[in-house]
Amino acid sequence: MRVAWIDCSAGASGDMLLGAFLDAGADPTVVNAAVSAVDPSLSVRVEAAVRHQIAATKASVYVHDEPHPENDPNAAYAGTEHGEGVEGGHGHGVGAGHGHVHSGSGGGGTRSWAEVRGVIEAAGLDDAVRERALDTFARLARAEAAAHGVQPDAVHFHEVGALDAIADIVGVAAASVSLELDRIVVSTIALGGGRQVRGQHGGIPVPGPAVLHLLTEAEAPVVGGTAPYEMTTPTGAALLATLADEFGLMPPLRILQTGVGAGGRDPVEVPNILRVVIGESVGAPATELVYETNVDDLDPRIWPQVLSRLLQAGAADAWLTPILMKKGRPAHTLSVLVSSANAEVVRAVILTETSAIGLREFPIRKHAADREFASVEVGGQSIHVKIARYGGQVVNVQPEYEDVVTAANALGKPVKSVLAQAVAAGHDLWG
Ligand SMILES: O=C([S-])c1cc(C(=O)S)c[n+]([C@@H]2O[C@H](COP(=O)(O)O)[C@@H](O)[C@H]2O)c1
Ligand code: NI
Repeated sequence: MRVAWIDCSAGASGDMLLGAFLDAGADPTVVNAAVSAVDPSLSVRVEAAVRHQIAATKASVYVHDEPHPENDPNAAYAGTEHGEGVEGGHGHGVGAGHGHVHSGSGGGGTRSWAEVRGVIEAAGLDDAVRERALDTFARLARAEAAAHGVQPDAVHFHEVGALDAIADIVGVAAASVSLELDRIVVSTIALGGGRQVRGQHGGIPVPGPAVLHLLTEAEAPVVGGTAPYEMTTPTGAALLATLADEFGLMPPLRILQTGVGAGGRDPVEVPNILRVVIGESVGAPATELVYETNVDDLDPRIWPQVLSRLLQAGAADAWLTPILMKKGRPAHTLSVLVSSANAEVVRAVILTETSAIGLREFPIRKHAADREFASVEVGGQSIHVKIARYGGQVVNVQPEYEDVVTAANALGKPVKSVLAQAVAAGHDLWG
C-alpha cells in the first residue's frame, strides 16, 4: 500500500502542497492540463528554490490573457510578482507570503461558489480529480460562510483569488491523484500567529477564521507554530482537510519518494517548506474495529434481533457478554467486530436498536488462517465445509452446521453422526 505523510510543521498553502507533490514525482503535464482545462488563462510554473539551505520546489500560479499554448509546465510568462512578503487577502492570493504570479488582467469582479463549482464541473476532469477539487472548494465555501456569518452560496471569491485557488486546488487534486496514493496521513498543522493579514474587508487575525473553521470540521490536530506570521492559509487548510485519511505521526513505511515544496518567502524563523514522504506501508494498518457498550436497560427479548441486524449491516461478528454493572445491576456488554468500511452503518444500528447512548471504539488487527470453501457428500447429501490452513497445513475442517442438520433430517440420522462423517470426509479429501 502506497502511503504519503505530509509534514506541515512549517504550515501549508496551496502552492507549498503543489510544489511538494511535483517535487515528489507528480506529473507536471497532467497538473497543467487539469488546471488549464478549468480555466485556459491558468498555468502552473515550477522552479527550484532554497529555503534555509534546503532545496525545494516552488510552484507558482500564472493567470494570463491567452490560453497556455501547450500546457508546458516550464514555460515562463512575463508577469508582475505581487507576493513576496506582502500581506494579502483572498483577493490577492498572497497568503503567508506564498506568492502567486499574475500576468494579464486577471479580471476585477468576483466569482460565487456556485460559479466556481460550475466551471470545475464543466471542465471534463478525471472523476477523482474533480471530486477532490469540488470537496476542497466546498469546504472552503463552508468555512468562509461560517467565518462571515453567511450561507455558503453567498460566498464570493475575488476574481484573481478565485483563479489562484482554482489553480492551487485543481493542481493539488491532479498531482495527488497522479501519485496513486492509497492513504494520506497529515501531521499536526502549524498555523502561525502574530500580525494580521489583509483580507478583502480589512485586517484578519492569524490564524484566519476560515482556517480555524476548516480544521475544526476536519478534527485536525493543530499548533501555533514557531513563526509570527500566517503559516497555514485557508486554501492549504482546505486541501489538507480533503486529502487527509488520518492525522498523526509518520506511519511505518519504506520510503520511495520525498518532495519538498517551498513557500513564497524565506523568513528567519523557520524553513518555509512543506514536505511529503511517500512510501510502501510496513505492517498492515488496523482496518477492523471493535465497538463495545454496556447495556442494563434493554428488554432482553430484543437482543437476538439486534445481533441479527448488526450482521445484516455488515458486522463480521456480534456477541453479548453477561456482566455485573455499577449499582450491582446484571447487564450485557455488546461487542461488535466490523471493518472500518461498514463502521458507520453498524454504529447507527447500535445507537438506534439498543438503549445505549454511547459506545467505545477500539482499532484492532486481525490475524486469520487461510481459508477456502468446498463440499463433501454424506449419504448422497451435499454439505459445505470450510477448510482452514496455517503454514500450509490443514488445521481445521468445519462442515456448515445448517447443511448438516438438513442432511441429517433427509437421511433420518442423528445430527452428531452426520457431523462426524462430514468432518471425516473432509479430512480424507484435504488431510
Ligand atoms: O478576504 C477574505 S474574506 C479573507 C478571509 C479569510 C478568513 O480566514 S475568513 C482569510 N483571508 C486571507 O486571504 C489570504 C489568501 O488565502 P489563500 O487561502 O487564498 O491563499 C490569506 O492570507 C488568508 O488568511 C482572506
Ligand atoms: Ni474570509
